[in-house]
Parts: sequence; C-alpha cells; structure tokens
Amino acid sequence: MTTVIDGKKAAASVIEAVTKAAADLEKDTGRRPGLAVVLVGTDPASQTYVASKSRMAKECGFTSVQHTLPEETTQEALLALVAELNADPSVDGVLVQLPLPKHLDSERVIQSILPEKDVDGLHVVNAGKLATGDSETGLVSCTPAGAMILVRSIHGRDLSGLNALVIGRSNLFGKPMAQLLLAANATVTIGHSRSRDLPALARNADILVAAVGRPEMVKADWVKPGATVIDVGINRIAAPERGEGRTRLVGDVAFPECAPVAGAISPVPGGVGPMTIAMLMANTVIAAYRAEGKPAPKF
Ligand SMILES: Nc1nc(=O)c2c([nH]1)NC[C@@H]1CN(c3ccc(C(=O)N[C@@H](CCC(=O)O)C(=O)O)cc3)C=[N+]21
Repeated sequence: MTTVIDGKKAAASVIEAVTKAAADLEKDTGRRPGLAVVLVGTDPASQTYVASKSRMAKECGFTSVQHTLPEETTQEALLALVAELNADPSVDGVLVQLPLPKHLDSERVIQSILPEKDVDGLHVVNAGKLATGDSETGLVSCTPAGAMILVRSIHGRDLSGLNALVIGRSNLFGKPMAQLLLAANATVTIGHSRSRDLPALARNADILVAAVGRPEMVKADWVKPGATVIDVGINRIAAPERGEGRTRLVGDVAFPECAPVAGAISPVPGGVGPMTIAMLMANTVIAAYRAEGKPAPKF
C-alpha cells in the first residue's frame, strides 16, 4: 500500500518541539524568540501566508511583529526597515515575503538581511554554508528543510545508494534541496526545463522531488514503482466541478494517477506546505538560541 505522507502531522510535531525549545529559552534567559515578517503590497495569497506565519509564531510563544508596507514602498524605505530589524536585539528572524512588487530589487533586499537573522536561508552566506556542509552556524531554507524531514520519515537519515531527482533549480528550493539530499549521501540529479527526457530521469529516481510550478506535470509513467514522491508545487487551478468560479489547489504531481505507483507520496495540500511554516519557526528558535550564545536545538 502506498503511504500518503502526512505533512500536517509532521509539522505539528516540529511545532511541538519548537514550542518547548522556546519555553526553555525564555525560562533560561527571560527572552522569547522574535520573528519579524515584512509584507509589501496587498497580494491576497501573500496576505494569507503572512497571516498564518504570524499566527503560528504566536502559537510557538514567540514575539511576532508584522510590518505591512504599501505597494508603492521604495527600495530605500524597505532597506531602511530591514536595517532597523537587523539592529533590533528583540528580533531573531527577519522574513521578507516574496514575491515583492516588480519595482523592488528582491535580491538586494534579501542580501541586506543579516545572515544570522535570515530565517528563510536565502542569504548567500547561508546558501554557501549549506553547500559546504556547515549546519552548525548556517540556516537552511524552510521549504527544502521541511521536504527533507518528509524524506527522512520514509528513508531515515542515510540515503546511501538511492537516486534522487529534483525537478527545478531555483535558489529558493531546487538548489538547496539538492544540497540536502547530497549531504544525506543520495546520488542527486537536478532536472529542469532544458533537460533531455525528464520522464526517463524521473523513472530512475528512488526519490522524486517536483518543484516546477506546473500543475500536475508529473504523470504516473514518470514514477519508478515504489519511489518516494515529494510534491513541492502549489498551484491554484479552476475547479468548475465545485461550482462556477471555484478553484482548488494541486501540486506539480498528478496525485490520483501517481499515488498507486509510488511507495510514498506527499499530497497538496497537507504535504510540504505545512512543513515550510514549521521550519520557519524552527529556524527562528535556532537563531534565538545562537543569539543567546546557546547550543541550538536540532529538528
Ligand atoms: N520569503 C518567503 N518565504 C517563504 O517561505 C515563502 C514566500 N516568501 N512566499 C510564498 C511562498 C509560499 N509559501 C508557503 C507556505 C506554506 C504553505 C501552506 O501551508 N500550504 C498549505 C495549504 C495552504 C492553502 O490552503 O492555501 C498546504 O500545502 O497544505 C504554502 C506556501 C511560503 N513561501
């Protein structure tokens, strides 16, 4: 029988450990972990995500501040806010919600966050530490870190001898995911839009990770029988069967046809998504422990 990987349950157990670590830190130092989330503009999906991040931070016992800036915010004003948060000792983690409005240079904004407060793991220092194997002082990007916990729930920590294919090569996900799989001894291939015969590469994968942003692109005949399939896509598509104008979420994997072939598969929703938010909380508590000069918990 195929295992449907329960991301909500895995996320709840990370959140429980984070909450305990936060309470321990407060007992020890009198200080709570602090997360600052910055949202520019009024994109409804971003508003929903930011609200759930702020809510989850409070549930974990963090101090949580949300900065909502108007669409027409200037680059200078945004950089000034990040500088203020960098300098604020009550703030351990700074997250600038992406995508930013087009007139802003998101790369410059992200790189202006102090690496030790970069709970998204997107600063070049953190990307470099991941690539060179420094997990003691770096922060790992939340979505790959969360996807990796789901992989570990099936295969354990050592992926020796297993072939992994990551479809997608973004700095946000594909590249760090490949690094994490490699660090766990998997044999890693990164596939993308210019790859020759993605389905053939996929059929060779014991661990297939899809992060392309194309609804239900991965079909049943891409999946090696018994493989672990991790779906990182979040696509909102029309769902006329639910009524006029209704939508539903699907991943990058055609779940109904792939599930019977896979050994284990993560659904959308309820798979990687909830893990992303849980790992953001984990990174924030890790940053807070380090800021207090204490050995950080591991998740
Ligand atoms: N700086 C930055 N960091 C991010 O980590 C970041 C970002 N910007 N911009 C947008 C994406 C998207 N993202 C998600 C987080 C949780 C769910 C999640 O919990 N999804 C639920 C369902 C949500 C729903 O129903 O709409 C699930 O998959 O079960 C989804 C997507 C974080 N992102």
